[in-house]
Amino acid sequence: MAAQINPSILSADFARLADEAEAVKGADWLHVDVMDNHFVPNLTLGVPIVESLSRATDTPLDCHLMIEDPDRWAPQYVEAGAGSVTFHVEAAAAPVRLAREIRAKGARASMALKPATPIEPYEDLLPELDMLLIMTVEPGFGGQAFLDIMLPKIRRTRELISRHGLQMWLQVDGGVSAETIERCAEAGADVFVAGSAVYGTEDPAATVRALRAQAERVTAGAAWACGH
Ligand SMILES: O=C(CO)[C@@H](O)[C@H](O)COP(=O)(O)O
Ligand SMILES: [Fe+2]
Repeated sequence: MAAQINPSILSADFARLADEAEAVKGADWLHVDVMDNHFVPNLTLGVPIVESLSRATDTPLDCHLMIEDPDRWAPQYVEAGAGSVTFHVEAAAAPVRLAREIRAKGARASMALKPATPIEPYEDLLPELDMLLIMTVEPGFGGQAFLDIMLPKIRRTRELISRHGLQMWLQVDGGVSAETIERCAEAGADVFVAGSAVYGTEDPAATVRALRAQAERVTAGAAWACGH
């Protein structure tokens, strides 16, 4: 069973984004954190930069929208070239309609949960999604410590996905590193976002390969591992 590693460019040099994408060649996706200074207390980048970045790299873009009114903006990120668009359920007015619109425009639809947001109320939405993102830090900044207390939520979400017989991916984001990735994989995650743990190293591409091998040693033996 493949594990996917998505380096977060939040920890990259924003003046050299094309080079920083090249520095993680071999990564499954490039994780692009879009923040609007309203949904989270930080401001990063928007549609024009995603458009340029999608032209500058062959690695598909996994856009994580930490913004208000994703119902209005998410479709524009698909048009800008994102292969996967994640909106926060706490911000979406109509998550089912939005997921369907993202898929209809040709991208993978994904929904994120902040640490205090439970999965259970959204069980019936799972078939509408290609991926669920469980935040393992409070969204807004890179380099924060992994929240261990999210592991039971990852486990419960994996159980729900299996119970519904879905092939969707389960992503974790925040504080993922060589120290924490195995715990996430054991709990049932199969897509791993890593910012500082990748870009903070001498050879980011080698770190991506090492993290993937580490996670795959766990996911290979998992009962839920049925392929991507
Ligand atoms: O969405 C976010 C933060 O809100 C993440 O994608 C971070 O960018 C991950 O950075 P690290 O915790 O891996 O340094
Ligand atoms: Fe993110």
